[in-house]
Parts: sequence; C-alpha cells; structure tokens
Amino acid sequence: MRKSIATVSLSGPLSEKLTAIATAGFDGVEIFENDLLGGPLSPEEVRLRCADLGLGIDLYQPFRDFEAVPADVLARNLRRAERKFAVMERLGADLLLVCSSVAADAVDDDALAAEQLRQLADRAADHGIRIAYEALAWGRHVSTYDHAWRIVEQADHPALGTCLDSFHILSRGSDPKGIADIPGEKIFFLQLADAPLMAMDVLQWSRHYRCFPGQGGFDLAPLVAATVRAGYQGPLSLEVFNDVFRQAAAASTAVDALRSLLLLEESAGLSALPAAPVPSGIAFAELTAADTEPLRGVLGALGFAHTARHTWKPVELWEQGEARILLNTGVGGRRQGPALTALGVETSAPQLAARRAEAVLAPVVPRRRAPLDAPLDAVAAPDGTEVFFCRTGQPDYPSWTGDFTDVPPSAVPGGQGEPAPVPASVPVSATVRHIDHIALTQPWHQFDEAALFHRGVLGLAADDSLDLADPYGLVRSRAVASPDGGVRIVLNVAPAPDADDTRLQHIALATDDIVGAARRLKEQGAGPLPISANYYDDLDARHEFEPGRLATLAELGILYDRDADGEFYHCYTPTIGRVFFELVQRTGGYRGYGAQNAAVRLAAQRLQQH
Ligand SMILES: O=C(O)c1ccc(O)c(O)c1
Ligand SMILES: [Mg+2]
Repeated sequence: MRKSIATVSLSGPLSEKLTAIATAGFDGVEIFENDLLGGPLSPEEVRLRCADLGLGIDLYQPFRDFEAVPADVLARNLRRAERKFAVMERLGADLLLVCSSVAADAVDDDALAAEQLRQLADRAADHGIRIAYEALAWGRHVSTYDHAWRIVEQADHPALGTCLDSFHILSRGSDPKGIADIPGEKIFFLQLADAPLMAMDVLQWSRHYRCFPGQGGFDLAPLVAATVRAGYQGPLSLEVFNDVFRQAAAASTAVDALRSLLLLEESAGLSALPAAPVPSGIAFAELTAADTEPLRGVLGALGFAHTARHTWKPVELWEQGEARILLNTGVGGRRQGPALTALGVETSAPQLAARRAEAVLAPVVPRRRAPLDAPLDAVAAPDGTEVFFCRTGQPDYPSWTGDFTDVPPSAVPGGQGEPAPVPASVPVSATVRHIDHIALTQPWHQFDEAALFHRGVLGLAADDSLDLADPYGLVRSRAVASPDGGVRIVLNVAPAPDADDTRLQHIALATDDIVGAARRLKEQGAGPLPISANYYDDLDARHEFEPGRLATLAELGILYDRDADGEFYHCYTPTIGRVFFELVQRTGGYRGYGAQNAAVRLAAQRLQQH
C-alpha cells in the first residue's frame, strides 16, 4: 500500500524532514501545519520541493475546534477554513484533517456537529478539497471513532469522510472490529501510531509517547486489516508525536519509520516479505581494540583458549565450549576500544536471513572478502553493531570458521594460544558452554528502533521494557530473544547522553559451574567484581540457602535471582574499555537476566570506575 508519514514525526526544519522522508522511500506526507508556519518556504515552494522529491502531499492538518458551535462562532470558523483552503490550493493538497473539538464553546449535539461539518465539506468541495473528520481521544464531546463516523454518516456529504487514528482508537480501548461497519470509501485517511502501555492522561500519552508500529504495546495489525477489509484504499500514514524522535536525526528516524510500516503490512497480511528462520544461537561475538592484551588476559582467566587466527585479517578466535569470541586489532578509523563491534548469529539459512534483513531496510555491510573467504552476509544494527548470518561447521554451507587457521598452542609466542596457566587447585576443565546473551547499550535516541530492528530483522521477540536504577540515573533495558532462548540480546539505554565511547557492552557466558568459574577468575586476579556485603544481608533476608552457600556467593561476588521457573547466578569481570564479561548459570527454566540485581551491579561498577 501507499506509505506516508506526518511531518510532525521527525525532527528538524520542514525541508530536512521532506528530504529524510523521500530518501527513506515514503510515497507521501501529511504536512503538519506548524512545520509550514515556522518555516521560510512558501506553500508553492513546499509543493515544488515535494514534487521534486517524488512525495505526494496526502493530507494537511490539523484544523481544530470547528464543529457544534453557536452561529457567530461558526461564521468565524468557516472564514478560518476558507483561509486554510487557500493555503492548501497553493500546496496542492486536497485533504484536510479536522479533529474533534476540544473547545469550551462546543456543544454536545451530534445533529449540529453534522450540519456544520456538512457546510464545511460543501465549501471545501468548491475548492476540490475533502474533509477527514477525526475523533481525538480527548475530544470534548466526540472522542471515539464510531462516534465520529456516526456524525459523518449523518452529515452525508461526498466531500466528508472520517480519519481513523490507531492511537485514539486503541488508547481508549475501543474495539477496531467496528471499523468493518464503515464503508471503505468513507474512510478518507488512516493514521498509525503505537505507544507503550501506560497509565496516564491520554493527551499527554499521545503528545509525548507515541512510537512507530511494533515499538509499543498496541496490536495494530488487526486494526489495519479491518480497515483494509472495509475497503479503505488510501495510504498507511504514520503520525507519531514523540519527545525522543523530535530530537533524533531525521534520516535514521525516517528509515525506522518505514521499516515499521513494512513489518506492519506483513503482520496484517497485506504483503509478503522474504521469510527467514529465527536464528538458533550466537555464533560469535567480536571485540575490536587497538590493544587486545587486557582482553586476552580476561579471556584466559575465563577459561578461553586462543585456537585460531584469520587467514589474512588481524583477528584471533578464542573458544570455550560453543562460546566463540573474536579479537580484532584492525581498528581502522574506529574507536580504539575495546568495543563489541560485531556478532554472528547462527542460522540454518544465512542467505534467506540476509535477504529478509535487506527487505526490511537493514543497511548491508559492505564485505571485504578475499577470493577464498566464506560468503558472510552482514547488516548493521542501529547502534552500528554488525550482525553476521552464520552457519558454523555444517556440511551444507561454507563456515566462517574456514577462514581461520588453527593455532597450535605451542606455536603461539608467549603461550597466548593456551589458557593462562592455572594453579593446580583450580579445575582446568572448561565450564563455559556458550554465549548466554549479549548486552548492547544503545544510542539514547535509538532504543525503540533497536528493539524493532531485532524483531523485524532477526525474528526475536521483545520483552517489556524495564527501568533499572544506576547511581547516576535510570537505565532502560529491554531484552529481545528467540523463543527457545538460543539468541538473547539485551538492549540498554544509558542514563545520560554519554559520549559514545563510554557506552558499556557486555558478553554473558553460560556456565554450569559458576562457583568454579568465579573462583578461577579470582585466582587469576581478573575479578569477579566485588559486590556490597549489604546485598548479601538482603539476599539472606529474602531467601534461605544451604549452610555456607551465601558466604561463597559473597566471597565471589555472585548475584542471585529466583523466579517460579528456576534460579539465576551471575557475576562480572572488571570493565575493560567499554566491555565486560558476565558469567551466568541458569537452573530450571529461568528466562530472565537478573534485573532484580541490576541496581546493585551498576553501583558496584560505578565504584570500580572511581
Ligand atoms: O495532539 C493533537 O492535537 C493531534 C492533532 C492531530 C491529530 O491527527 C492527532 O491525532 C492528534
Ligand atoms: Mg491523528
């Protein structure tokens, strides 16, 4: 279907918004009046600019507080409307959105509202303009879509129809099924916005927290499907009022916006995007640093071995069980690091995954490949992390590991090919099994975008967003995971718009012997991060442990959580650059991340930094 977006959804001056909207690939725009009023471009210039960019002006909005008023007010409102019709003619726009009145002088009289809207439509028609009447969720007398439709029906004018807005409909808990009762040709416009589920005043909710479809808690697909089933043939148009998007870079917000519409169309059964299986695991995590020595030390202490190196890139492969970590010293123009710059996801169909990613506007990472390298498709996540689609060690597809040559432990100068020497008291058997999850701190303005990206590109499901207390602010956190937990990514947004290079990232490693692994770290002088004794007093108050257990946890800085499904033990290495490691042990069916302990961990990390 045709795809449009209201200019209010993006930051910047109108001309920049229009460029971003066209570049992302939209077909049309709703011109939000304030964007015109404050700008230097005349309506004719806006019209030309849109034409040059290949954008249609699908709607001009909003026209407020028109209907159900005393006669003298009506006369003034009609005069006001005539002026707007003139602007619209100069713009070349032929659809005006009229929102239900919030004015104190509006009366609760549907027949009067219908009669006055009919008069408005009659005058609009003289200019070749149509009117789309929309119920604001906080309208004074008209606040539901079915009520707005009844008035439109009563007015019975060909130039008057209704505008449906998913936010107003779903925020009030209205059932979109009733849309089926509206003749499709009387639905003049469809505006789409999602929002996180919140208990707050609906006007504030709408004006500050709307987000793109798929980023909030509303179920938009049935609403869109019902509207299309009713016979609606106009555009799917995003109208998002959001405090963060108002400040973010318009170009990336516009791409995020279009991606949300593509995914919504897919979930409403209106289009078929290339499908791909959900990834089954994390193939590798790649850390980039000018100096990888401190990371090697920690990896050794964690029980990893340097097993192979890339045939021609400055990249080392470190392995333990199914956990694979790449150390890349080819920092190029990038930060000195260390930083987590890439991750590989394990998929049965890497090419399908790449095709889907591209179809949902994931930027494809240009490949630098030597002729014999395995084909490796990668896309960039919103935070710049490269996501590679991998099929590791299977006969039916070239494995990325084929680009690495084994490093015999003895051949590595300084013995770096082996795990660091371990005192005899510590069992040398590897206890890390695989990468449990990866935590990526997102740029502050791309948190919602990141969750939708991982859902739409990788097929991961998003948990609810959580607020975690850091001594210097709140960290918002949202996990995205595959249904079986094979791939888990935790997206965090830092408390303050920190400089990029202070954004922390971490790799969590699954072990089935957290105490052994933590003790080994301790004996190697690589952690674990000390945790306040007060935490263990509280743990003691909340849970009963077998004798000696709590003391062991406290000694090794191991945090603990429990839910109805199982238990969770976790501890941390110190932070190196932007990166730290976590060891986790899950028992039973525990699926969380120890969010309960996040504040204590964040406080301990802050203490370590100072
Ligand atoms: O918040 C508002 O006033 C407003 C204006 C126009 C709309 O289409 C809308 O949904 C809300
Ligand atoms: Mg609206």
